[in-house]
Amino acid sequence: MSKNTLFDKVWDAHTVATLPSGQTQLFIGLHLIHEVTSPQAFAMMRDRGLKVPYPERTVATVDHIVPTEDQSRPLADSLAEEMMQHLENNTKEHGIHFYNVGSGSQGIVHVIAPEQGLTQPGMTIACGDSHTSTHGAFGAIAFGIGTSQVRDVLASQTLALGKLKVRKIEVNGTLQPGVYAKDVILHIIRKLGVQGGVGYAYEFAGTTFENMDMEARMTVCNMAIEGGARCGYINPDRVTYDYLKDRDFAPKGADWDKAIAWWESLRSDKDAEYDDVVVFDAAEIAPTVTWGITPAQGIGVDEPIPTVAQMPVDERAIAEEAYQYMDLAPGAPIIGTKVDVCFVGSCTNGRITDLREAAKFAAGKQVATGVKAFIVPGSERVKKQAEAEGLDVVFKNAGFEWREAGCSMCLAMNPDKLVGRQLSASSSNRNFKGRQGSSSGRTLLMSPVMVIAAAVTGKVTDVRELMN
Ligand SMILES: CC(C)[C@H](C(=O)O)[C@@H](O)C(=O)O
Ligand code: SF4
Repeated sequence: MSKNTLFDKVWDAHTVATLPSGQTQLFIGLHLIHEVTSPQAFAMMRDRGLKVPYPERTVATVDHIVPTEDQSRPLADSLAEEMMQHLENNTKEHGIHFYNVGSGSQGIVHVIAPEQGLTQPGMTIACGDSHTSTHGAFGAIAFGIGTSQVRDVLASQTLALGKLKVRKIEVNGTLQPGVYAKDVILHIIRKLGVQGGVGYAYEFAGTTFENMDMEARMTVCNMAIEGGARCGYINPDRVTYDYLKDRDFAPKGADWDKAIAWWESLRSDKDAEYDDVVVFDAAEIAPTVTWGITPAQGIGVDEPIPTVAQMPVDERAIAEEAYQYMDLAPGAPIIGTKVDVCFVGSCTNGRITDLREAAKFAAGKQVATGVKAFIVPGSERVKKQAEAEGLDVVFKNAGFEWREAGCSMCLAMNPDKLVGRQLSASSSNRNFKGRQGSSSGRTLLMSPVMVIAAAVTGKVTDVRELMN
């Protein structure tokens, strides 16, 4: 009887060779590229006179620099325009398919590949972007890589990688009303730390994940990297196959049945051996919100901000730094903290199910006076679908701005930026100092519905209070 995890099986199936360094040369089935981390990789290829041997295995989109209001060309920001042109030229030169703005399929790289069925179970996927772990939701092994590795994949369709250990993170039970996938992953990172996953792949298992839809699973895997894990995955199942069926790049006809048999064989064996196992109870998880400057500095929304004395010794220095930067007091409640900006979007929470859930809470309410609130669909397809369902109207009637697809204020490499010390309630995945565009701007991470709750009340609010 084999005792392998999905990680082991996919790794072995893609191993080309063991390198003299002891690393594995791993074949990469799907390579995703965007405008930020690809230009230098292409330049290095050009310097060495290299061609892309498998251009059909690389797919490009533009996301980080895309303005979500005025998208007319040339872009107002000349650096952004230059990056755009590099991507246009490089993809043309190497015969790589590029989903440009206006193609109908452009969007955040981690949103567009799954929605087109490019992301499939059992694949190895690489992208010059840390949140590539998102694709693990399908039972793929998906890594974020650096620019020199983007070059390696372009040139050889392989990567030199050291094998990871596997930690099973089991969450069992039903989530409380008002608690979403985002809260689950924020809770896990709070408990295991931002470094806790270093050297590991995270396998998310248990009934809580089994009962999640694919988009919720993507939210969880998206943030595996914020917990230090190189990748995160969920074993493929009926939910995965139902999501994939009939998508553009999904196998069709007899190939579909063959694919399911292959995908089923990749699931972690019942008695698979893990390097570590951690178990959580879904009932313990509250709507979670960060108060600090790392995604691990999170609390249940109804808890007070922890004091230094309550922290493990090795987390005290960063906590002190966080109180100061965030201007939030240890021991004080987070509920009631006034917010300036509310952002729903990003590769964590910019999908159609996120927008549907957010719209449910926004319907019939009004954005509080003085709050800037905006909704950014993760892709052009998400935007179109949301509009077909009238979600845009719900948001606009409630006083939210409705934008074009892109990374927007998740990272603010585009015109969507915080100003000065503004404090934002954000559905994105990073709350680092200066992350949202102003070097002194402040970010509270939370689920999309918690962002809506903050927008309509003007302060951090327990979404469960709006549910009664
Ligand atoms: C710009 C890109 C390289 C970066 C990443 O790797 O994640 C960005 O997407 C982010 O979220 O910080
Ligand atoms: S939405 Fe944010 S986290 Fe995702 S790829 Fe864009 S910048 Fe990175």
